[in-house]
Amino acid sequence: MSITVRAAAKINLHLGVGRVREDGFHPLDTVYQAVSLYDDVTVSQGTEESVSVSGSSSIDVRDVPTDTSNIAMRALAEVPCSSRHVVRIDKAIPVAGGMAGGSADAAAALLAHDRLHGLAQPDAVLLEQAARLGSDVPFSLVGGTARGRGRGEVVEPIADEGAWWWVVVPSGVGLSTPDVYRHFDRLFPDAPPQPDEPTELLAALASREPLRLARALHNDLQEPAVDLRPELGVLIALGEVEGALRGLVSGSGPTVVFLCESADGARATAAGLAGAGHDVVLTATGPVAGAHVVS
Ligand SMILES: C[C@@](CO)(OP(=O)(O)O)[C@H](O)COP(=O)(O)OP(=O)(O)OC[C@H]1O[C@@H](n2ccc(N)nc2=O)[C@H](O)[C@@H]1O
Ligand SMILES: Nc1ncnc2c1ncn2[C@@H]1O[C@H](COP(=O)(O)OP(=O)(O)O)[C@@H](O)[C@H]1O
Repeated sequence: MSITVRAAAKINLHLGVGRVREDGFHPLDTVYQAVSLYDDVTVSQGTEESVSVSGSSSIDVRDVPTDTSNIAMRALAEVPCSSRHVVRIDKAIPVAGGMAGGSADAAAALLAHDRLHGLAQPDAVLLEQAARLGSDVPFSLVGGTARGRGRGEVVEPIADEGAWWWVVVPSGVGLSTPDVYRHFDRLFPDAPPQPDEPTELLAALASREPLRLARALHNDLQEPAVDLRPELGVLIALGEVEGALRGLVSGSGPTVVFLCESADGARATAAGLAGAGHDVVLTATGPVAGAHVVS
């Protein structure tokens, strides 16, 4: 028997970052949104532990480890279980792109393991296991639109009746999350201990008006990411010329996302960016569900 769980990519609609804590993490006040780019993780029992990774033609999976350092394998090592597992990951979420692809795989592996063994653990237990694996992993379980506090792992769902349209432009070369946070520390040594609250962003979500949401998007990691990779600033400006309401670095980058007026608007912006020479240009909608069993 095997179980396949699907888990979505995320965008940070608001990413407020405070001064680095003593444990090396930064306090966050963020609003996550799960969007319709998915990894599928299949878990079955086997005689040897193994993980294999495949991806759609637009995704470069060469940097995804196929040993015990793969975060899906780390997730299985985290749960008390004597069985050995075979894990298959089919990726469509850009790798090292600031869209929480690894976190999605970890969340999917935790849920698949729970269902495979008929454990039906309470959500609180899965969320606690998820938080031990990474700051973004609890959100990958929850999905939808949600506020994240603490180091991002304290997740509270937000009602979001909107159907938001995004264009997603991954980069051929990933950016390391710790490097971007370190660069934030260099650029903003006097960052306030508490990050900015997403007050206007929450009001914009409730209004369901794309232009209002576009104006409220905010990412404190954008400046360090663009400083490390100036071409991201050029890309943001280009997407806005091509009709997007607003471009934004996704999390720690280097993926750039563009909020568009509608599905047609997203298709037109995507066509413009592809015409300007960007090889991989995706469209996505959000919010979508968190990790869930598909077979
Ligand atoms: C920046 C964000 C925004 O949602 O996402 P990505 O852009 O990576 O997807 C997250 O904070 C990434 O979360 P995640 O990728 O789970 O990070 P973790 O594994 O917990 O931590 C990796 C490293 O990132 C830094 N880190 C992470 C979270 C945080 N609140 N402060 C930090 O300084 C630390 O250097 C930590 O050692
Ligand atoms: N299952 C996985 N999928 C993607 N990356 C993984 C996975 N397991 C480990 N990694 C490592 O984690 C790093 C961060 O990947 P990812 O989670 O895609 O990016 P981000 O943290 O920017 O959202 C990658 O460079 C890769 O080496």
